[in-house]
Amino acid sequence: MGNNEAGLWNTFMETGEIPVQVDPIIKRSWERCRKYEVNHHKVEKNELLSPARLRETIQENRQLVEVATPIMEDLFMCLRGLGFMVILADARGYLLKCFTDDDFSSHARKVMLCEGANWSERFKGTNAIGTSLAENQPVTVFATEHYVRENHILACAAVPIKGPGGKTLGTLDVTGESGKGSDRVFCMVKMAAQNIEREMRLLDIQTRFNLNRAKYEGLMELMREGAVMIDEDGIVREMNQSACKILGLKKEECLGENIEELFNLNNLWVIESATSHTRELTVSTKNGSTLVNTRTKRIYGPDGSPQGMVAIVNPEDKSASEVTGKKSGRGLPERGNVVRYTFDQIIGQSKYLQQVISICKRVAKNDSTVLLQGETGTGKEMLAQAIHQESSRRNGPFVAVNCAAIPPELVESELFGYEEGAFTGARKGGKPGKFELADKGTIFLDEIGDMPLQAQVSLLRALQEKQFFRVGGQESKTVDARVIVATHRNLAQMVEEGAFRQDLYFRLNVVNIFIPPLRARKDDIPLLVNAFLDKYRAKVGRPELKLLPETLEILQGYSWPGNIRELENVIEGLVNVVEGEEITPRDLPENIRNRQKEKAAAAKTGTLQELEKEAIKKAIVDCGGSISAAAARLNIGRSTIYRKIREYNIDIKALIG
Ligand SMILES: Nc1ncnc2c1ncn2[C@@H]1O[C@H](COP(=O)(O)OP(=O)(O)OP(=O)(O)O)[C@@H](O)[C@H]1O
Repeated sequence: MGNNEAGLWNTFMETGEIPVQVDPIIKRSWERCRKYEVNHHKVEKNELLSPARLRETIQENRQLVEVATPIMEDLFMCLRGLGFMVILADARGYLLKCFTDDDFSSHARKVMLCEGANWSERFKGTNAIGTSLAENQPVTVFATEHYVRENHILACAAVPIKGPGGKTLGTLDVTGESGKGSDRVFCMVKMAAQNIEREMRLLDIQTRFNLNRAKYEGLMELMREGAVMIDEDGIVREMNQSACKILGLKKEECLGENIEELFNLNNLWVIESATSHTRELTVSTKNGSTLVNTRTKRIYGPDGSPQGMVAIVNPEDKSASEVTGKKSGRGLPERGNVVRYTFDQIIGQSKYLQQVISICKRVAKNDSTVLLQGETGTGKEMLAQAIHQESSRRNGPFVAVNCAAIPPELVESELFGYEEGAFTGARKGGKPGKFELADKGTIFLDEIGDMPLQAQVSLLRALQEKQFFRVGGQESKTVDARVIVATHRNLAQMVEEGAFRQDLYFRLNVVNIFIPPLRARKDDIPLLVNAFLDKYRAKVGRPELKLLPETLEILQGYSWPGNIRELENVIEGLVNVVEGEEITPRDLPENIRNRQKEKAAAAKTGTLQELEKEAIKKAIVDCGGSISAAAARLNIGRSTIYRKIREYNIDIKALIG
């Protein structure tokens, strides 16, 4: 305590005048203490909590104490042996936690610096704890700067601790014998207080995050509808119990899995900017297929970047099983897939399509194997279903298998089933394959061109001998199933290249039907556009929405690499997105609007395949290498884009450097 400072305190006490040399913070505090009529010679009344009240007060400030304690311990370790005390007080000035150096404990006792004591200015006059809380800022109080003489033996520094919302929760203080305080100690207190604040913020974020999570999990569970949340890579991040029930899977089987692989889906990302999107989907899981109605909504982060999608899933009520007249308890056929299409639902008046339909109707009358060839989205599965519906097997199952979606090592067990113990993970009691499930009905082998060669051998044997063995089985099985296969590939060329077995090709090529791409039957486009407009206008309740003739003209000029599926998706997107009453050319997706450029490019590059390859390359580059985004931009499914990448030998790494 310097004489000078002592002189300032004496002057104030004797004259009531505060000398100008007194630090403004201390000056304001002295004025407050005078107003509170604090006795400046000694503390008249110490306020001390009972042990029970102290425990309650600590409980009320539990989070602050829990976060601060380890940081205070560290600070105390740094100051150990130097005669200091590290103190945490609450916002009212009650000391909640103290770490005291042995050398200082007798001083502390003298002035009642202990847990439970109140060090606000009203009780103790000017001091770092009370004054930092009153001023709401870091404060040092040395020796005679203390208002009460008995505290002149102290030097202290305190820094208020603010909670995440900015409210002062308490103060962190270091007190020593007068003459001990230094700037370095003050700095250390400030840093420790900042650490406490940072930890409190993190804890708050964590708590709010957990709360939000619990809130939305609670909401999701309350919903009768199924809800699934996926991230931008299509990974399932959340789903509710209703969704599990509808989709026939357990939550733990889905979380962390890719939705397209899980449910054998395509084209989930067709709309980049739509606020919401409604569609019917057939979801196929290891437990079978279900037709569902989905409403999806893209979700965006604070910076506007897409973060994933939420899907609301409902079982489809007007199931196509009504068409077949065959229902199980849930309104779905007992085995096999939902059959939705008959020839009546196939839209198109073009000569080509009419020829295709008339051949299909004829072959429906007999049991011959049918090979449907055509680009993706041309309606191969639709025709296969229509053939089944027109045939005498219409009351039997229709079992669709996407050969490209099954891992090569599982193709045989999927098609022919397996016996218990056939391999690790094999189900108890074994499992029937798709052929067995298709007994008395039709089996539709889609993407047959993607079937692994090994499986081709087994398929050929089954077709020739009309019997097969389950994997790991000894007993041969005979089934009565009509076989329809489809591919977007040129099988004859694949045979030439050795990629497809010639004997199987001959076996399948009994009735070979080629479905022309949409660009080869442009006269069907207006009919299809109108039909899809009707469907989606009704769905979203916008009967007034019209498509301008100039928009239709552009749609007719586009090459539709994704064919009818792409056209349907585009119309659905427009109905959902367009705000006014008219769909103008400007509303069309960029790739369609730029058909002039496309035409020019086609003229330059020659074939449509080359054009398609270039379009895929450009989309991948434009989307920074994200295949999902590129597929969405091109309005094609992810499996389609991957297939085309393989087909055209596109080197993604080379593209994006
Ligand atoms: N002529 C048509 N009239 C009405 N809708 C059609 C027609 N052709 C196809 N579609 C619709 O287009 C979509 C794609 O048809 P489908 O799945 O049968 O094509 P695909 O050739 O089997 O495709 P992929 O090879 O990609 O499996 C379906 O939603 C189907 O309803």
